Amino acid sequence: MKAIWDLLRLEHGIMYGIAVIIGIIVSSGTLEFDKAILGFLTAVFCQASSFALNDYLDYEVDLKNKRIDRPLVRGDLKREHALILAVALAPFGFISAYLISFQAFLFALAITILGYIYDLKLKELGVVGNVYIAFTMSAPFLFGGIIAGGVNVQVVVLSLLAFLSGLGREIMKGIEDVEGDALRDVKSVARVKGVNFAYKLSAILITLAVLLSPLPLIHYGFNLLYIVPVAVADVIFLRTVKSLIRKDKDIRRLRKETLLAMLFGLLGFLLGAI
Ligand SMILES: CC(C)=CCC/C(C)=C/CC/C(C)=C/CC/C(C)=C/COC[C@H](O)COP(=O)(O)O
Ligand SMILES: CC(C)=CCC/C(C)=C/CC/C(C)=C/CC/C(C)=C/COP(=O)(O)OP(=O)(O)O
Ligand SMILES: [Mg+2]
Repeated sequence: MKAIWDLLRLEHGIMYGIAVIIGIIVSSGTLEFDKAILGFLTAVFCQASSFALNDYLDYEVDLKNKRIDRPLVRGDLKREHALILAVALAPFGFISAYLISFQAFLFALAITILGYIYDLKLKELGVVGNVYIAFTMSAPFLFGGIIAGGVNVQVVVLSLLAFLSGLGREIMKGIEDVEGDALRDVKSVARVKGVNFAYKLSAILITLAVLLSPLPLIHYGFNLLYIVPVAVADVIFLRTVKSLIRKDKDIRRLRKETLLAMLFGLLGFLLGAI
């Protein structure tokens, strides 16, 4: 079960799903339970399919990068298992979206097909792939707005914070994968502009997200339910920025740190909205 969880990166799926629910609440002020569940399931199934295909295609690269966090590299699952799951899970996501609305279905279909294109090609384009992944982190908020019948400024602000911190994290991740990325000639910022530039750009983007994190208070008001969790997220992000400025080589720790920061960010976005 752990191998399947790791392959599908279901903790990411749950985060994507929570972001959809946040998008629904912030856009409409209410939460229709059935649409919320379907929106959550859409994000979980679609991201799981994309991540499974990613590991299937990244096998050689992950092996070279000694990515023992990936179940195929550990030998816990066979490559064909990843491909089967990638194909089998997507329809559940598309059907969930279709049951919400045709617009939701089109959105989920587009972002997931782009996910496949990322796995197959976009990833090799470096910063273009980074921008796409960062967009997928802002997308669930917008998807929630679409489910609620309209995306408002507040949802766009939350999605901007996710985009900036996500782009900084993706560029940071490229630093860790420089060696293996050579196999697919991934034109990551770290490989094209150099590791030092990638450290700096990643630090700037994450700092920008932190500096903009009070913006939602315009909508939430002075709400400690938002302020406290987001302040924790900001502190964690700033610790990461300090490590990036120091060119810390333990990117694996920084990946985990930033994911935790995003979790606290999601908690603040959710508690601030309810
Ligand atoms: C300033 C501030 C408070 C920002 C918080 C922004 C926020 C709430 C971000 C959450 C966005 C989100 C829905 C993330 C889902 C989880 C995630 C990181 C998805 C992207 O995964 C792609 C990544 O390349 C996977 O690699 P890894 O995480 O190393 O397994
Ligand atoms: C709101 C809706 C419908 C969906 C939002 C969330 C979705 C489905 C996103 C789909 C696309 C997605 C999750 C793409 C992620 C692609 C991916 C596997 C990125 C990580 O790959 P690598 O760049 O190889 O990084 P790793 O080294 O961690 O494998
Ligand atoms: Mg990968």
